[in-house]
Amino acid sequence: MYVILGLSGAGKTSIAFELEAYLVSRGIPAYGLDGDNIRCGLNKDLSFSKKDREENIRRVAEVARLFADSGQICLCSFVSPFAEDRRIHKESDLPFFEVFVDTPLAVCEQRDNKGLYLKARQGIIKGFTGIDQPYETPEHPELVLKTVDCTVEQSAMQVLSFFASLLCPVYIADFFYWPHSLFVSK
Ligand SMILES: Nc1ncnc2c1ncn2[C@@H]1O[C@H](COP(=O)(O)OS(=O)(=O)O)[C@@H](OP(=O)(O)O)[C@H]1O
Ligand SMILES: Nc1ncnc2c1ncn2[C@@H]1O[C@H](COP(=O)(O)OP(=O)(O)O)[C@@H](O)[C@H]1O
Repeated sequence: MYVILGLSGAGKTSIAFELEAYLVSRGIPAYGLDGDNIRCGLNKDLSFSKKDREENIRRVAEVARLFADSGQICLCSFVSPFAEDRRIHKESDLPFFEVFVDTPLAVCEQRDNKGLYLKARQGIIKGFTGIDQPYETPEHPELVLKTVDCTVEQSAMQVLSFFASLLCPVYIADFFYWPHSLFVSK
């Protein structure tokens, strides 16, 4: 299971979807769970209070466990701003990797794809991460991605390189260059 963390606008969704498409196109089952799809359905009863964010991450960890149990790589992309909540993933018995998308707040705010930062600055949205709620930076992520001056594809490739480093060397070339390659972990 990969947990992709960062501020709104950091690039989590773009990177996770790029990864999912890459893996699936090579015959490796993968699925992205994202704030955007989970909060529209399963977690649509949850707000962005500290308590509800904790419940959001708890449910996501349970769903991710089911995906992993079915043999899929689960790519969970969530803001998940509180270190305490992120422990849920770490304490599960699944292979787990934390990827921190380390995009500065100023850049996220400039991107503002959904117009949410503007609304948060205007006080229309309360409790927005990075504006009037804290973001606790992950302390020991397996991977840190800097997305400034870097394409989505390049960022996704950094995760794939990390992923490939966990595989037997004999399969690495196959994984990167041959479609529908076999996947064998160490
Ligand atoms: N108050 C507040 N704070 C942060 N984000 C907010 C908020 N309100 C709405 N949104 C939108 O919800 C997306 C984050 O949902 P998450 O489930 O990832 O959040 S959390 O993990 O429960 O903190 C996040 O999506 P991304 O932009 O993809 O990160 C926002 O679009
Ligand atoms: N290297 C990169 N990685 C990810 N996103 C990037 C990168 N460079 C620019 N972007 C852009 O930043 C925006 C990030 O939006 P999104 O993926 O929705 O972020 P998040 O899911 O963290 O809110 C997209 O418009 C994306 O094209």
